[in-house]
Order: sequence, then C-alpha cells, then structure tokens
Amino acid sequence: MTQQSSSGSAVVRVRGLSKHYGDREILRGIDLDIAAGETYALLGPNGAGKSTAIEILEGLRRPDAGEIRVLGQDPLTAPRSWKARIGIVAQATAEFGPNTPRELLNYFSTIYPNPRGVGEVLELVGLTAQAGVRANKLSGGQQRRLDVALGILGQPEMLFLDEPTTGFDPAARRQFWDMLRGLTAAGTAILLTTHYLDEAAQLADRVGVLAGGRIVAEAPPAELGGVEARTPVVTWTDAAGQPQQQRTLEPARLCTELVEAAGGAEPREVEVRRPQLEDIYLGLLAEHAADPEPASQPGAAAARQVPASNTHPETAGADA
Ligand SMILES: Nc1ncnc2c1ncn2[C@@H]1O[C@H](COP(=O)(O)OP(=O)(O)OP(=O)(O)O)[C@@H](O)[C@H]1O
Repeated sequence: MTQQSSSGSAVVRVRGLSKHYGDREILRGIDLDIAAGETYALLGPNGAGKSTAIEILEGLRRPDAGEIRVLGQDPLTAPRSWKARIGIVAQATAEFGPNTPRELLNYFSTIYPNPRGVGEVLELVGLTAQAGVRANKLSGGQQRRLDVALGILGQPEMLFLDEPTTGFDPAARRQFWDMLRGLTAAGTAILLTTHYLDEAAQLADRVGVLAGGRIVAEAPPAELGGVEARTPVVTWTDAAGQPQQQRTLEPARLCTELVEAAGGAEPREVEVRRPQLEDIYLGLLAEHAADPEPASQPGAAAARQVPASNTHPETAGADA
C-alpha cells in the first residue's frame, strides 16, 4: 500500500455517474476521486456494476449522465495520446493466439511512446521462464499474468485492474501485490476491482463499496464501517453447553469475568475475534440489501443525458 501523493492531484474525478442497461439502472450517481499514487479498490457483489464503471472510465462505454475526467480528459473524447497513458487489465483474459509473451510484448511496445523494457516486464509479472512459450499453451494463471504484463507495458499513469489476480496461485498473488506497490510508489494511480477482500486490505489506500447502484461506504480498509463494526466478538460455551457471544471493546476483561464466574475454571471454547474487512463488507451489503432496488426504472431510457454526438466509436450499439 502506498500513501496518497502529497500533491493529491486528481487522476480520476467522477461526479454523478449514472448508467442503465435497458430499464435496469446499474449506476445511480457515483462520485469518485483517485489521486496520483493511490490505489482504490471498488468492491461489490456480482453484477453490482464495477466493470461497467471501469469501462466507462476507460472510454469503452457511454455513461447516461455524469462528469468524468481521467487524467484531465473526458474518456469519450480523449485523444490517442491519452490512451497511451492508461493501462487496462480487463476482466476477461485476452485471446493471445499462438504468439509468445516476448513477441506480444515486443509488438505492443511499439505503440507506446515510453514503454518499459520487455525483459523488465516479463520479470515483473514472473513470466521470464515462459517468455518463449506460445501464449495459448500457458496456464490460465500465466495467461492472466500476460494480461497484466500488457497492461503495465506502457508505464501507465492510470492503471485499471478488473479482478486481475483471478487464477493466480498464492505466491504469484503476493509477487503481483509487490509489483503494484512499486508502480504506485512511482506515482501510478490504480483502480482495482476484486472479490478477494485480503487483496483489497493489502493494496488499497481506500475501498469503496458499490451496492444498489451507489457507493454506500468509502474509507481506508482499516476504517471501513467505523469503530462500531470493528468491535471484537467474544464467543464461548457456557456451563449448560450453550454457545454464547458478546461484542465488547474490552475482550480481555470479559474473559477474566468468565473465568471468575466459573470459579477459576477455563471457559470452554472461548475465542476472541476482531471483525475483518470481509466481515465488515458483508455487514455493509446486508445493511444495504433493503435499499430501494435499482433494477427496474420505467422510462429510464428517456433520462439519457449524453448527447448523441458524444457517442464513442467503440461503444456505438454496444450497450443494451
Ligand atoms: N452490455 C450490457 N447489456 C445489458 N446488461 C449488461 C451489459 N453489461 C453488463 N450488464 C449487466 O449489468 C449488471 C452489472 O454488470 P457488471 O459487469 O458491471 O457488474 P460487476 O460488478 O462487474 O460484476 P462481477 O463482479 O460479476 O464482475 C449485470 O447485471 C450485468 O448482467
């Protein structure tokens, strides 16, 4: 994890981002700021709209409404030079065909003004030994590393990572985390989606929880949900064999009281547990499960605010 840059310059600035597919409202007014050198993890259940949000920031999808700036540009109208300053690791692994990682990286490095060395990138993602292997013969996790290699090749100032470590073995995931820390230390901003809460806890300066089309909580991982959500839980089995639990800010004191109450005997199956990011995240989702359902919005299509002239060539007709 890196600190936010002292300048705090906004690499991403989003206000009021909304998006629907058909009559389903997916994003309902998202605000988002990411500074240079910051890692922001966007969390949310399957179908929450994380990829949709990322693809809008990448300029691959049209928003219905909202002000979006990435590296100071509107992604829909940004020039080609802007595209060379962002890196994209999409959720789906690319189709690489029979080329080798080295060939692919050599080829794609020609499109960037200031690419990293191919050997350095292979080393960073741990593919040096597979540099000459046909990409379609690599394992799933190795192909994913190749996705990441292509995403960081151009030394992006803004890196989008949509579930980047799916299929990584535990050692590869840790190596990948170290690599990202190196990138952010050099000033790269990262927007990450992941279903691995330990990954978010390890990497993110801030996490945002997307639920019901809105960011319902946003904080550094160690502060998400507030102090209340982090209150330790003591569980034990009482003399009658019944499971008990109590939330307390003084778990050691409670344990002492349990020992005293049992005449000095050790309480059975006593355990003190501090809620982790995953517990807090699941608690937030449960809390917001009762929020108004965004799914069906009759007439939502009429609410589009983006003029037809703002259509991105790659997205025309892409959205339902
Ligand atoms: N082009 C599209 N047309 C219609 N519906 C779509 C389209 N793309 C995505 N959706 C729907 O929009 C919702 C949000 O999808 P999205 O992929 O953004 O979610 P996500 O948070 O990234 O999910 P996951 O964690 O499963 O990757 C889903 O219900 C999905 O089925």
